[in-house]
Amino acid sequence: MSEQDRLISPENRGEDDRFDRAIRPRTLSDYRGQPAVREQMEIFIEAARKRGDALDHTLIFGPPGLGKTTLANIIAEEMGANLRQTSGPVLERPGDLAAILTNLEPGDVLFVDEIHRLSPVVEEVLYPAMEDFQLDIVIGEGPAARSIKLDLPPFTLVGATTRAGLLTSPLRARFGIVQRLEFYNEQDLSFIVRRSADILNLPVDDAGANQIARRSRGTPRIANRLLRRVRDYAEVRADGRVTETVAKKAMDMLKVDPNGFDLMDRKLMLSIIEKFDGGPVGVDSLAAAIGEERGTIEDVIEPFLIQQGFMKRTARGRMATSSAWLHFGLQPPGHRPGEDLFADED
Ligand SMILES: Nc1ncnc2c1ncn2[C@@H]1O[C@H](COP(=O)(O)OP(=O)(O)OP(=O)(O)O)[C@@H](O)[C@H]1O
Ligand SMILES: [Mg+2]
Repeated sequence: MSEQDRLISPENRGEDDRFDRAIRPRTLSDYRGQPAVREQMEIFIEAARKRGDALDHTLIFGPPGLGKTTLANIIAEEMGANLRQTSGPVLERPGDLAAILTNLEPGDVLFVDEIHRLSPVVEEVLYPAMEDFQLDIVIGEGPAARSIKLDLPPFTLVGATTRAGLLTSPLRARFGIVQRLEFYNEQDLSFIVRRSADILNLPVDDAGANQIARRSRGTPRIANRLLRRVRDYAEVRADGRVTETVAKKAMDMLKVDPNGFDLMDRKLMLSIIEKFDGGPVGVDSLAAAIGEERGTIEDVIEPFLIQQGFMKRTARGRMATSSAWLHFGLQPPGHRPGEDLFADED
């Protein structure tokens, strides 16, 4: 993939870190969009605080770059609690988790990113910890092995995942709060762009911010990343101000798709259209055709395309909608007026 194609990939990249820290919202009131999530979390957090309890364990899921890590940080901040951070793949052995759990203070928030990647033996340790604030662990091996039980302070586990479908049901059942993040609308993305620009002291007018918002694939991480690139362009090729014209020119130069589609989006849609006559095609065949994992298609690529109405999941497989054909300047197939192409959608 070329640099330009990766520009709008929603995946996290290390180079964004410094910038990220400056602009990442720290309080619920700065957390834009996600109205249902925000309203619920406001209530749950306030109630827990009033009672002096730890917040219930919270699972946050949604595609990359929509604000899971941000929300986990905000929960800790709003609860006035410490945030301890780890991730599924980092916790290799039960002892790794035990070491973290035994160091928690009352009310702490333990953030486990990529929680779907916990190993089964580590997950076993988590069950009693979440349910009864008890650590149940075997120490040592062979004849010297002994099992110990320890009380843990009340804490809040915040788990994040892009793959809610991969969570085991016993783990899922132990979360009292489950929040699903949605793609952001243009208005909220535009607000996020203007807020980030303010923090960076970058003059951006409304029309310029709207242009960036429109091409951000519904994703704040992408909006902020595009803003940085447009800033470079504005500083070198214009007077430093991001207007509609400057934003458009910058993003055209960067070959950012007017719909915010990235290389994988285009590859997926074109593959359905060109290799499978528009579908329906099973997700496994599609994965083989574009050389991606099935999980990546399901959790990273297709949610946005489906939400935008470019792709449909039907009982017989994935289909490109007529919007997708038209997006590539192609004529949708055998479509007589009044005929419903997608009648057997599930
Ligand atoms: N609701 C929001 N309001 C404003 N900015 C946001 C919001 N959500 C996310 N952002 C911005 O988008 C960036 C990416 O968000 P974040 O890192 O929380 O995504 P994520 O869901 O954890 O992604 P990943 O799945 O890759 O870990 C953040 O640095 C933050 O600046
Ligand atoms: Mg994250």
